[in-house]
Amino acid sequence: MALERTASMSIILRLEIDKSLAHFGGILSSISAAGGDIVAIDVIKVSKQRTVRDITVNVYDQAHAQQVVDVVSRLAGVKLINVSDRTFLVHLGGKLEVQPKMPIKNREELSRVYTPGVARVCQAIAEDPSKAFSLTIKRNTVAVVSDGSAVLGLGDVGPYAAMPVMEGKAMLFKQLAGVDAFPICLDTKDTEEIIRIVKAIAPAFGGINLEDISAPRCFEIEERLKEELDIPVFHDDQHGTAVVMLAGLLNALKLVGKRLDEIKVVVCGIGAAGTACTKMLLSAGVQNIIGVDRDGAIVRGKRYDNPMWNWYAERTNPDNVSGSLSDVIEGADVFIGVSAPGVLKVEDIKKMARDPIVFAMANPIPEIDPEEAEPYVRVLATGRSDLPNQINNVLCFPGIFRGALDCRAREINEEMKLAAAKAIASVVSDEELNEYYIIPSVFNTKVVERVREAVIEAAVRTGVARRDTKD
Ligand SMILES: NC(=O)C1=CN([C@@H]2O[C@H](COP(=O)(O)OP(=O)(O)OC[C@H]3O[C@@H](n4cnc5c(N)ncnc54)[C@H](O)[C@@H]3O)[C@@H](O)[C@H]2O)C=CC1
Ligand SMILES: CC(=O)C(=O)O
Ligand SMILES: [Mg+2]
Repeated sequence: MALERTASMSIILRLEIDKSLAHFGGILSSISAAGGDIVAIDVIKVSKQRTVRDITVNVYDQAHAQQVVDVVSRLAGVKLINVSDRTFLVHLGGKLEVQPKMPIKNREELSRVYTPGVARVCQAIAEDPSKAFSLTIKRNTVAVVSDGSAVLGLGDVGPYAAMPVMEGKAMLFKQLAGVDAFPICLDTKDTEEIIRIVKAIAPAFGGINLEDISAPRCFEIEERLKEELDIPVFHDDQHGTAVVMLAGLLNALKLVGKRLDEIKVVVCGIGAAGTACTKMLLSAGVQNIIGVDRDGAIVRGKRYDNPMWNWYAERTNPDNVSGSLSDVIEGADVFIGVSAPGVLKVEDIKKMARDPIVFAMANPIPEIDPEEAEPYVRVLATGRSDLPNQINNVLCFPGIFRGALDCRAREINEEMKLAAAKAIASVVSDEELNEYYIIPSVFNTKVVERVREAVIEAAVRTGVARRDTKD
């Protein structure tokens, strides 16, 4: 399972070729010899003497792209006109637009959708605010809110740089679950200000998806908003990740024949995702969890500045073992990584119990190079779209919000999350289950369907649904 040349790093070389000096076949051979994977060739212009062609090449990374460019630039009779990066091309002008549901063709229609007709609808909502759900976009909208402080594994890149991720989340909400999501990146990291702003924009939304807000601020922001708003507030990096991690783990454990209550789990990176994964594991019945962050294992008897770590120390690490990741991973059945690239070494995996399960979920670069880890693990999963076993919160947030919006849930509670995890796991049948298929694909349409159903059932059972979906 090697990191491959994939479409996420793909360049288009526009070349002007002097036919008397260069052979096209030779150019292609040079690109291949430099390790470039040629996936498309387009003819742009042809004349007797010259041709202009676009060659699309998948490469490993930016440095490799430069090597391919250098090789082509040195070829006699070849002029490199332009190099474009396909990933940047799809981002030109952003990835979203707003589409009206109907055209406004004449004055009559104008006076219905806008003034004066709209005024009566405003009055109806003013008299009964719950009508906002039936007469505005609220019933199907989610705000994807970030302050840009923990974007993927890139860290604090700020609100402008966070936008492409939030736009991507909004695309996924719409494509996978029909939810209209709006990317909202805030130019503040002040907890109180974020809470105030989210509360102030809430009238337009049926749910709030907090995204890429760093720990520990994310905990207070989410808790307070949950208390103060009557629509679901869900910090995706915490709960979405935890739900999908549990789904993958339920299936991986079936393969290795181990039970949740007998395994030892090491969680690396006790930030937003790591804390939520731990809480989910605890509520699913795991008893032996050791959390590790930059300074080693989280232990009882030490006072941490991060209040969440004090909470964490009280509920995990039953033997109170201390030390580095390499120390505490001895005998572990499962490694859950939500920390940083390269944190886990092959030597660490060798110390794990039989049939190691490694979920290296840091994005965009996992805790260990999958190619290095593969010979030593039984089950390997990462957060990446370009490798098998993608443990990514995208398997959760579209379906969980679809269900919550459809039954007009007041909140997304623990039972709904657990139901979502089991629903995701159930999409992989026992016949299909194998080391490279513990978790369904993002494009498997059964995922949203099953998560939606399970979430609605759990919302009704726990009394947080405000609408009967059978109506
Ligand atoms: N696959 C998925 O669905 C998801 C993956 N992630 C990934 O997990 C990582 C963490 O995300 P968040 O929890 O949102 O960020 P966060 O900033 O809240 O937490 C990261 C934690 O990792 C710790 N850490 C950093 N370097 C470390 C090291 N060398 N050793 C041990 N601990 C280290 C930090 O101190 C911090 O406590 C990111 O790479 C993110 O992309 C997060 C959410 C979903
Ligand atoms: C997938 C995701 O939400 C993250 O890496 O932050
Ligand atoms: Mg995220």
